[in-house]
Amino acid sequence: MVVFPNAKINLGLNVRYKRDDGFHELETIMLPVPMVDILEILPADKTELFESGITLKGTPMEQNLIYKAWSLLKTQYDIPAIKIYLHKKIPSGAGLGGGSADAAFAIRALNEMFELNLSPLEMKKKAAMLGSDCAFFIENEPALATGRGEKLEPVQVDLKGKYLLLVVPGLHVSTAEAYGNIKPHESERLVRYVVTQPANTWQNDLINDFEASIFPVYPELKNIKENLYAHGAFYAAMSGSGSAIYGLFNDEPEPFFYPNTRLIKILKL
Ligand SMILES: C[C@@](CO)(OP(=O)(O)O)[C@H](O)COP(=O)(O)OP(=O)(O)OC[C@H]1O[C@@H](n2ccc(N)nc2=O)[C@H](O)[C@@H]1O
Ligand SMILES: Nc1ncnc2c1ncn2[C@@H]1O[C@H](COP(=O)(O)OP(=O)(O)O)[C@@H](O)[C@H]1O
Repeated sequence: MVVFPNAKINLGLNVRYKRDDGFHELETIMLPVPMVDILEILPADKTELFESGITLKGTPMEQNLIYKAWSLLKTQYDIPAIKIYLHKKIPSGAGLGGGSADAAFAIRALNEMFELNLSPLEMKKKAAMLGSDCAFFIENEPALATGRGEKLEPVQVDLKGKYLLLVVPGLHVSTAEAYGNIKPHESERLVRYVVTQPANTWQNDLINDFEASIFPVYPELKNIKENLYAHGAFYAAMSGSGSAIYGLFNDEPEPFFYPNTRLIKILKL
């Protein structure tokens, strides 16, 4: 079976407090974006992973989230070994959730291929065991994410027809490191409320808390955000724990050039 796991961006992200289990309680909106990996899973005699596209340096098969998804289901269900063909197009370690999407789409594919009859709720629970972001990609609809990111409620965010300009710089920000440097706080501007307000208020009120700790360390990220505004974005921000920065535009933007970038892409939402 062939599936196309897509990326996400975060609209606003409030890191509220650190929990006793070490994770952080947060409030964010996650939005699917049309940038995809290509993943094929076939039944086989021996489990193997074949990769192409962007290389995942230093990630052996056993650490790949697709393999972990298969292993997790294998503990409970009598499923065969699989051949995994992954063509990676979503830059990893960019705050775009590519690895999490691969894991969730693998669960969905295995559920269908081997007729496991897992409900969406059961698949979300399994996905959340693999990563905080993974459950979102089971329904893959705009959602308000709370808890450690796995509690999801549908939200109405109408960005259809708008343009997303994505800049992925040549630096990798680890999610664990980003959480380690953040100062959690309760925000007065709830993300769920701000997105219901006119988009011209977002620039001041829709805040990704990671920017305050990451921009001083990597000033070029702030520079990219400012450049996106200078090019006419009605909103620009870092996605998740970075390092991808995106701008939202009413009209198709001019191609945007920035030195030392892994990827610059314009997508119609
Ligand atoms: C920041 C966000 C925002 O959507 O996305 P990315 O930027 O990674 O895409 C997510 O919270 C990332 O979720 P995900 O990448 O699935 O994280 P996990 O694998 O569960 O955890 C990686 C590490 O991040 C920290 N972590 C993660 C989630 C959370 N709510 N609190 C945390 O403190 C923990 O230190 C954990 O060891
Ligand atoms: N299928 C996969 N695709 C991408 N990254 C993966 C995958 N499996 C495991 N990983 C690991 O997950 C981390 C990046 O996860 P990803 O979701 O792409 O980034 P982010 O959390 O920044 O959005 C990397 O350390 C990578 O080694």
